[in-house]
Amino acid sequence: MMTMINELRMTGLNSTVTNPFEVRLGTMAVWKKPDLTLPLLLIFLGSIFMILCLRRFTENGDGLPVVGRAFMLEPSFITRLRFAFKSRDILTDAYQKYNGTPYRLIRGDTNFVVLPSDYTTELNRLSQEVLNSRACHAFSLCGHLNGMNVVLHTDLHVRALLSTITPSLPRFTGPASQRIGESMNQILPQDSNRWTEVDLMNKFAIIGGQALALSVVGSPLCDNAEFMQLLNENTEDVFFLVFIMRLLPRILQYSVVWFLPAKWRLWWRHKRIEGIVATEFERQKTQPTNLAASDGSPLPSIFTCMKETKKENTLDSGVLTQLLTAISAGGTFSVANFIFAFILDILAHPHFLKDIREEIQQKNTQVDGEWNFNAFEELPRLDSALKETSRLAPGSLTTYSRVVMRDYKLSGGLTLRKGQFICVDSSSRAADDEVYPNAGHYDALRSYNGGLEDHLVQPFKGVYGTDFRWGAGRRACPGRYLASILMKIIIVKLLDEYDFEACHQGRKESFSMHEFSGIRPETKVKLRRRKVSLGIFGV
Ligand code: HEM
Repeated sequence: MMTMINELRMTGLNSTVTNPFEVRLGTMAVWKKPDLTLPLLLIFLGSIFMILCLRRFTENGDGLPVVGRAFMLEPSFITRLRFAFKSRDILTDAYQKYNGTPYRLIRGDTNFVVLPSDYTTELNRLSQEVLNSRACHAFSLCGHLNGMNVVLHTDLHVRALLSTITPSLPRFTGPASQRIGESMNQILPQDSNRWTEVDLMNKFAIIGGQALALSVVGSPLCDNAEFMQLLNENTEDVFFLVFIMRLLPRILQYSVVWFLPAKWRLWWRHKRIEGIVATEFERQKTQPTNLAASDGSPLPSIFTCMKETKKENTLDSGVLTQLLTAISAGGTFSVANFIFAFILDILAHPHFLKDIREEIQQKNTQVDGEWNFNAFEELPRLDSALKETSRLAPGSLTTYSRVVMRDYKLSGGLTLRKGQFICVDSSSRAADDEVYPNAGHYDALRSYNGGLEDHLVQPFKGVYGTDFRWGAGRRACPGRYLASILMKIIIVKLLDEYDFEACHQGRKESFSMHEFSGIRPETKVKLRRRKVSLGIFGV
């Protein structure tokens, strides 16, 4: 027995001995430092769990109903995935349940207080210092990964669009329609005897991108084929990163993004675009140029505004490049998606196509083929159809997205807290039968027949009350006038020069992911050049 105990003392194998007497002896005999790793780990995890619970219990201090999470302690990544793939259902259900009262939408990446649309009348009076739109767009578009964060540094583009580009739009009509015509001839099938299946999203992105480039980067950059291709490819990668990376927790995004070729392509392209922009800046210091409008005077662009704004000249060319690419990415994607949605809507309802073509024909006779800015603007049936597409196929399910920068108490009593995100569920509102009778039904002439006078004073390009196609308030889309006229020129030319045939019926082609919605890029449509057309060009 003593020999056994001595052996145990020496080897420390007491824990393997099964006789309790031997174990007691062994324990007394050898003091082994206890292993605290597991208890410490458990305490650590427990504390994190407690903090999480505490945060979850206190996050809803204002007592708003919570939407988007299945149960209080649901892990954020599950909530995030649910919102990514079920956003439309989540928002529709919540709209029906809480219509008229605010609720808290848990997206998994952050929480939004979703406000009923009539709150915006009061909120529109607040400045960017209280409600910030750009901080919210940068967050939702993963600006930290794809350069969209540049909008946090400057609002030069917003000022340039509203105060320089918009007033000059009548002078853009001629040059823009010339460019649109050229790119259509180059990239759309010209055969008038047979149908060709085409992936129109890609084509519209090129046509829309070419048209936008005139006012974003101006001449001669807009005619630089390499530069334009870089901008176009950039748009695809920017949005690819947004859609994919939003599925992951932010903490992982910073590292995982580098495993995606799209990130490397963006990085490399940015360097190349920056090189071209810097060279052009230098060149324009000595040789100012810009494409002349039909009246002979040079056209402004966001690029020239950058050059002329003394303060912004202190920004380095990297930031300026980022800004140009961010505007073209946002603008091109929205314009291409919208035109495609319009074509699919009109294809599914061909009797409206007849009405709109008739209107174009009449306008052509009236202006004697001289399509100036006003001619494109005075097409009330087309304008009404554009409103209907934007109602049923918005690019974003929610709009009026803002970050609260200072606590603000709404007149109804709810306090918006600093750091909170807010938005309006504009897509559910657009599908509400009480707001738009028979809302699920597409009626291209809804506005036209529903009160022509109101329709004429509140055209598609405008922001009115709680109609959210361009958002609302002082931070509504600053590119709306530009987008509206360019899309009208493109659509008028498309309807005049091409026939379309759907490959699918209905809206099977649309998708929604996160808060974004649109036409599936792979959707194909058959297209054939018309044998007889008016050949419309702006002047
Ligand atoms: C069919 C085309 C377009 C649609 C439907 C559209 C729609 C919108 C919407 C709904 C917003 C959010 C407004 C809000 O929250 O109140 C927005 C913001 C914005 N849009 Fe557009 N947009 C389009 C085209 C364009 C184009 C072509 C440009 C520029 C060239 C542009 C530039 C911007 C900018 C810079 C903002 C952010 C404004 C800010 O918060 O500072 N958009 N757009």
